Amino acid sequence: MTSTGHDVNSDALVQSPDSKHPANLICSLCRQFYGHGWVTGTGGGVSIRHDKHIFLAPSGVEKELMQPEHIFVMDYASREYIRRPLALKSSACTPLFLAAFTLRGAGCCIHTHSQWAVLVTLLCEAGMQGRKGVFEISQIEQIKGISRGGTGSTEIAEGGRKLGNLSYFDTMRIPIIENTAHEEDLKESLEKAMLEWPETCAVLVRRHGVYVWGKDVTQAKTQAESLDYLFQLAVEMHKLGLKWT
Ligand SMILES: CSCCC(=O)C(=O)COP(=O)(O)O
Ligand SMILES: [Zn+2]
Repeated sequence: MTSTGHDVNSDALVQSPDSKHPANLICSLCRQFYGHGWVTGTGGGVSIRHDKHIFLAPSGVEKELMQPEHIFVMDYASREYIRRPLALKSSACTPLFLAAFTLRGAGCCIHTHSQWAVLVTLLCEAGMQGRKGVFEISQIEQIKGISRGGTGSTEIAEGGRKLGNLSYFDTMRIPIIENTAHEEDLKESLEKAMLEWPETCAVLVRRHGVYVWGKDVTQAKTQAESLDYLFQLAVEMHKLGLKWT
């Protein structure tokens, strides 16, 4: 039993006939992401914040085969697990997902190991395009699929700072942090990047992948798709000798 009276093995928190229930969504999204090459070989994943709860996948499992009964549930306020499937460990990405929920008010955060994301970090590292610490691209239509800050939905925020989506003539900038030996050790630099780059909807991790968030599952997913399109395009542009900005 948890301090909030939940049975840590209770299935009630993750069993629903509703395909939009977070536990069902995590499983169906991971199956789709596996098809994109985003969660290959147990890497990557997705977490959803719904009401007072955070839904998380287990660590080190074939993400495309997950079932709702494998899903962990955390109480957002206390950070206490109110559902913890026996014999499984919660995703090593948990502190990174929590950073997106706390610092950006995100409702969903996606972590991919896409090869396109890894390749753009290598091109930036090698000084072949742009700067080492940031991926920059402009004047590509798909940039319009990216919101300022990742969770923006209105045109002008309080204080006059622009929100809404990027326009065709904006430059999209995604910070790149260095990888660490253990996923959870990325927390500090990922949080620092989120604070230093208020307009970004994602953080790239060198030689590893990307974390992308959104106000809800739809926004996080469509932004992850737009980014992956832009990363792939950037790699192909580079191969043709074309500049990103
Ligand atoms: C080959 S996967 C290495 C760990 C990793 O980078 C990752 O994203 C997966 O973490 P999880 O604990 O969710 O399996
Ligand atoms: Zn990873």
